[in-house]
Amino acid sequence: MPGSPWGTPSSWTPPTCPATWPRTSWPPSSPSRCTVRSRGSSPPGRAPPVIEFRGAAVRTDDDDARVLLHPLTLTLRERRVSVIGANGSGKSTLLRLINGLLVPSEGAVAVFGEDTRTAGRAVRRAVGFVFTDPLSQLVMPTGREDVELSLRARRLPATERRARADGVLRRFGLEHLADRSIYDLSGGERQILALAVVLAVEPRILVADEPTTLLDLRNDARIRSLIAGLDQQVVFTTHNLDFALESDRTLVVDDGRVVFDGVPADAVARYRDLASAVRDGRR
Ligand SMILES: Nc1ncnc2c1ncn2[C@@H]1O[C@H](COP(=O)(O)OP(=O)(O)OP(=O)(O)O)[C@@H](O)[C@H]1O
Repeated sequence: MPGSPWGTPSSWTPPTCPATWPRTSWPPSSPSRCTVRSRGSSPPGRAPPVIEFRGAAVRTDDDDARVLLHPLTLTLRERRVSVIGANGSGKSTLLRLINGLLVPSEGAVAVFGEDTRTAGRAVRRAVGFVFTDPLSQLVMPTGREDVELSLRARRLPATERRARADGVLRRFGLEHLADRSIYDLSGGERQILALAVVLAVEPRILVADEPTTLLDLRNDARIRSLIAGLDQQVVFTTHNLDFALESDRTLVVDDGRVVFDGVPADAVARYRDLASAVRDGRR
């Protein structure tokens, strides 16, 4: 694709800090908000975003009441939080609690002090959620329409919506795909579009379920770089352990429990131990 960021990767830079990048609310008015801060740093004197799990547990609502997530109590303030673990261990379940897509069967989850059960709408406005499968969230025929739809929540006039949508697509290097059917995009292009659609409305927190899972090496690097440069707090699941190592804090989920919570390198070591134990028949 000549002239496109897909065809000319060196010309593409992550959409972190263009002068026109819409203001996010974190930090609310820092003059240096558009600089890429080092990982884990927070602007002095400002409260970082806070996600709180207060004994939150999830069970199926059938007769079995199978536990999908055991009671979890922790607070997430770090700028980049990764969640790793085996297939079916409960990572997505944990993520879905953060924006109220799922409410806990017991206990509570709060974002900026707002309970996801009672203030679901406010929480969903604050927390953007990117699904593993972009087609679960791209609902319009084209990318431009999808971004415009997302911007409708901001109640902007149609002309301004269009202009903003074009700006967002440009920033994400997707302008050449704006009018293409989403079904004609590659999996990776869709995944980046889905991220653009969510970030278009400037959520204060981004929650992303395996955001690099469909991507080739080059686009994997692009998305990771993009996420590293975002002002928002980001919580993501991944099976890519290198990506997890780029975060500030890692949770390891195993069979519905957070079995490790701490430094990414130690978390990865723990996860490898768990996987070896399964492979060797020790578990
Ligand atoms: N609504 C539901 N009803 C019943 N079981 C469910 C429901 N949602 C998820 N599960 C089960 O809960 C477990 C955890 O699922 P979850 O999607 O959180 O896993 P995951 O760690 O994200 O897995 P993966 O890495 O494969 O995406 C799985 O066994 C899944 O089948």
